[in-house]
Amino acid sequence: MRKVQVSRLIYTLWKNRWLYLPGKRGATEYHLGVLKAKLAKYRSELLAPSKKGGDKGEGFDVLKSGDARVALIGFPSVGKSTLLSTITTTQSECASYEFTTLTCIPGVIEYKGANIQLLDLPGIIEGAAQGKGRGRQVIAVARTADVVLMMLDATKGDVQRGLLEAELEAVGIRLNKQKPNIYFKVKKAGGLSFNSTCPLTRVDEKLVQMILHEYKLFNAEVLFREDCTADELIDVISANRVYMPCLYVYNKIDQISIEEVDKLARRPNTCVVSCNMKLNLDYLLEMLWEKLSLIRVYTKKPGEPPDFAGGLILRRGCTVEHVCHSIHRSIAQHFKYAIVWGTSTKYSPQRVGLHHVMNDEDVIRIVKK
Ligand SMILES: Nc1nc2c(ncn2[C@@H]2O[C@H](COP(=O)(O)OP(=O)(O)OP(=O)(O)O)[C@@H](O)[C@H]2O)c(=O)[nH]1
Ligand SMILES: [K+]
Ligand SMILES: [Mg+2]
Repeated sequence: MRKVQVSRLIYTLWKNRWLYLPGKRGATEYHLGVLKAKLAKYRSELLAPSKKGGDKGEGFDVLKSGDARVALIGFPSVGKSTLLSTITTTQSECASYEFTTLTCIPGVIEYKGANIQLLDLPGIIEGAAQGKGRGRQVIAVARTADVVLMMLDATKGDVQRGLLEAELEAVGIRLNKQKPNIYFKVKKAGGLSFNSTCPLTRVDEKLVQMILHEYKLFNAEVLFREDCTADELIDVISANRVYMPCLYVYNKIDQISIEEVDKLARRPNTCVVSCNMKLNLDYLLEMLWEKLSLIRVYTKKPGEPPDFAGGLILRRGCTVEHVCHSIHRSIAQHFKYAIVWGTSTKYSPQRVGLHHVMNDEDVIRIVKK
């Protein structure tokens, strides 16, 4: 009697998709997986740069400069150019009519000793990925950025955000997502070697095989190190995805109620501002700095104070070796050890080797052989 009840309960849970039972994958799941692989393949072909060239668009191939690059993406007239003109010394034309900006206008934000390149771009609209307006060129520039600053009009609700996210998603830009932890390698022979280091609830070997066949891949090594979806596997196979941090900036908060401002400001990865009234722009820079994962490291010579005026700008996670390279490419070869003061060491100062990971505002003295 009890047994029947238990199995009925399990059946109900499974039927309502509250419970995953291995081997009970519906046919829909397989069809959908293969269909999505087909679509992803088709899209990649569309996105491949045309052989004729010239698609790049005049005024869009701006040289990368400074310590990092930020692209301003948003609908027309949300205030992108107003932001550039306010927080950099560059002036970009601002006006109340749509599509005021027609090319890529670079400016420089000077913050905590770093030079951050900010790119003002034309507004993009729904269908940008298919080439509406200057959408393709704008998105191509966005792909080269370290962070996307998505500017939204706080008075216009949330439709714009969803549309822009879909446009960027369609061209392989993944916002605020980690690269799926799947090891994938195409082989010459040996069939499919499929393994995982954790229980998988969203795909199984059969589905993985079907998706790979769609790409005409019959020999490959696939190792799932986390419980990924079919879409994430397709992203890994497609290989041309970019994983990019995105900061959502709601502008024109001078036009909405304080309650609405409060609600928007509490969302993750979000900053609320008014470019016209210069409200909260200092906090925007702070958030941007965090998103860019930049750190400052100060060098020190024996008997002298640290060089606080000439800090090195590096990425979070950088090691002493990176510090050496950023000073001069020959330093690492003559490296003996380094002395570090700051939050990255247990003791301050502490003797460290080339592989020690640095923190923001650490001071370092490099001792050569
Ligand atoms: N109320 C209000 N209006 C703003 C604010 N920031 C910008 N604007 C106005 O919004 C309009 C559009 O500003 P732009 O900077 O040209 O917008 P854009 O996003 O660069 O527009 P396109 O280049 O056409 O895509 C202008 O009339 C600005 O004065 C703000 O904080 N509050
Ligand atoms: K405008
Ligand atoms: Mg503009």
